[in-house]
Amino acid sequence: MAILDVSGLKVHFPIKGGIFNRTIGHIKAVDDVSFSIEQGKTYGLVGESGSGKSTTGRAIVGLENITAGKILFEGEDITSRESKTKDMRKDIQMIFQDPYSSLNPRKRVRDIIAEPLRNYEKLTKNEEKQRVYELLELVGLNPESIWKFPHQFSGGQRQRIGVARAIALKPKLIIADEPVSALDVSVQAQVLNFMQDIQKELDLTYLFISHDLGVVEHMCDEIAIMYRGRYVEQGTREDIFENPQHIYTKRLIAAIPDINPRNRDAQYAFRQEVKREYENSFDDYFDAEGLAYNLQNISATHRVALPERG
Ligand SMILES: Nc1ncnc2c1ncn2[C@@H]1O[C@H](COP(=O)(O)OP(=O)(O)OP(=O)(O)O)[C@@H](O)[C@H]1O
Repeated sequence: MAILDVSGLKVHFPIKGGIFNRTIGHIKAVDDVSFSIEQGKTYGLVGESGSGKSTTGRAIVGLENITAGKILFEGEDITSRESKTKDMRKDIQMIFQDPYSSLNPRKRVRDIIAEPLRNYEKLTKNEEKQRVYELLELVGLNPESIWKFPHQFSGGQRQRIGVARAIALKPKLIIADEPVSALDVSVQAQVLNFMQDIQKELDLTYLFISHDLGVVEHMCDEIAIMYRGRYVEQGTREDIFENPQHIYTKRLIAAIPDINPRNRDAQYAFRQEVKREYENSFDDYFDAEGLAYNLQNISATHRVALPERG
């Protein structure tokens, strides 16, 4: 069953201008996006900076006002902020890119992790401390961490603290917005693997937001590529990586560095070919405003933004 079902989501921000500071236009940060995520799966949203990925995630947790569309969580309508009950707010948590800026530097780990518990559950001091110890163990940090401050940890450890806080209330869905982008490449894989372990252990569903297709390939069952607020392509990991259809998707894939030096020549050739196709056939893939067309089904799992035939 789909745990999250988003249909026709639009988030438009007004652009103010003139001496009366009137609305003179809109930034269509998210413009008609639909998708659903199955329980226990990881769904990836990919795109370059400004494509609308974060705004989509923020709209789902209620951090942005929605211009149009509908969001169902476990079949219940949570579109408006008011319709999100206290339980639903517990069930959907967010992990951010930079754990350092999202963790209060003046608070000890104990208080950082306990904060959501204090907001939602009435625990005694002892029960609370016990829960914090359990959470630290779950994310692989030692018990002494409880008394430390965020600056006493490495980037990867800080992201573990961020995860401990996000899972404190036993959520069902986690929206992870660029969770490893601020980390060294060597630490990224550790954090990603650990997120997968936690997912299995707690039966979590992830909405995984990233500009990095390599990271998304490692993590996601289904993937959507966004460009200027719209979907360009959506499919299973195999659809996207084995059979990309949209020129924009192909460009992103061609740009992934290949670590195997033996493939370098082949990759260079592929990149050149995609570049040529991009320059020669841009108009086949984008409308007069340079935006992606509506999605067409090309298989039961694969949708691509192409002009309608006929
Ligand atoms: N509060 C806001 N007011 C006005 N415009 C906004 C606001 N938030 C986001 N935008 C604009 O909406 C567009 C989409 O932004 P968004 O942050 O969702 O993109 P993104 O794909 O997540 O990029 P990044 O990875 O850089 O965060 C951008 O043009 C951005 O400038």
